[in-house]
Amino acid sequence: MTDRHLDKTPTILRKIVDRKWEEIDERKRKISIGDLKAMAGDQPPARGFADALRHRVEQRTPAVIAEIKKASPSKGILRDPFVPEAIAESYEKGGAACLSVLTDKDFFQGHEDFLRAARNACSLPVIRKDFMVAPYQVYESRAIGADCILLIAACLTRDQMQELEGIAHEIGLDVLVEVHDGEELDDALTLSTPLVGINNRNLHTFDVSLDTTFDLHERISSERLTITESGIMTRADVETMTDCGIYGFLVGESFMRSEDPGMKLREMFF
Ligand SMILES: O=P(O)(O)OC[C@@H](O)[C@@H](O)c1c[nH]c2ccccc12
Repeated sequence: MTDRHLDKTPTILRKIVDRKWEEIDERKRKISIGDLKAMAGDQPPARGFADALRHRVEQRTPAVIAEIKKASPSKGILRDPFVPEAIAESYEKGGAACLSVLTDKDFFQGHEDFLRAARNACSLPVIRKDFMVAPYQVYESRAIGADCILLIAACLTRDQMQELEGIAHEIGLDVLVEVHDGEELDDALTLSTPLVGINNRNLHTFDVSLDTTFDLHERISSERLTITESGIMTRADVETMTDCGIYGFLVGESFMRSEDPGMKLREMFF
């Protein structure tokens, strides 16, 4: 047991987080945190994830984080066959600013090797999409080549988020903090990261409402960058966001279901 606030944690998320702690214990038996720190330290400088997004947004052009995700607990298999390096190349051609790669195995059928393969196949910065709960995973993220990590406010206390952000920044990783309600946003805004993701998917019910972004975006100052996450399926969805001055996007499913994900990205955004 840990000090995370389980009462605030919705069921599927609680299941995932409980499994994460087991997974971390299993991994620690194979690679010590000391060895991971050394591997993290041996990595070349990270590709600037926040900078790549900021650059686009400053030019009032969509900054798209394009996701590589084989399956999800709510939708099942999204893409088969699934070739991360081909998807990464396609996304780069289609105009993505960054990539997001799911590495969680048990719920999303992801893998660290997918992140390595995707990153090696292109020049884009990559966020490791997983459920960070312990410092071990932050070092591991840098060791496998990630440029940014995700911190999900729904499964972390304010103190945990601050600790994990501190380690991430110390070892050269950018941080995207994800929220889906006002309380989580209060916590997120105590962090120094400029990248604030608003998840349109309710993690209790899996319902998606783009209003989540509109409601919370107002509270995010212009020094930070809002990224609308989940349920962006059409060009009309994109336009309702850009009309409100939101230029940061994280999109997975609609690209994954398309034969040519990069082409789909270009059609929706440019
Ligand atoms: O596939 P979609 O609806 O376009 O959503 C992508 C992304 O937002 C979603 O995969 C996601 C957002 N936050 C997460 C946290 C963990 C796992 C996955 C996610």
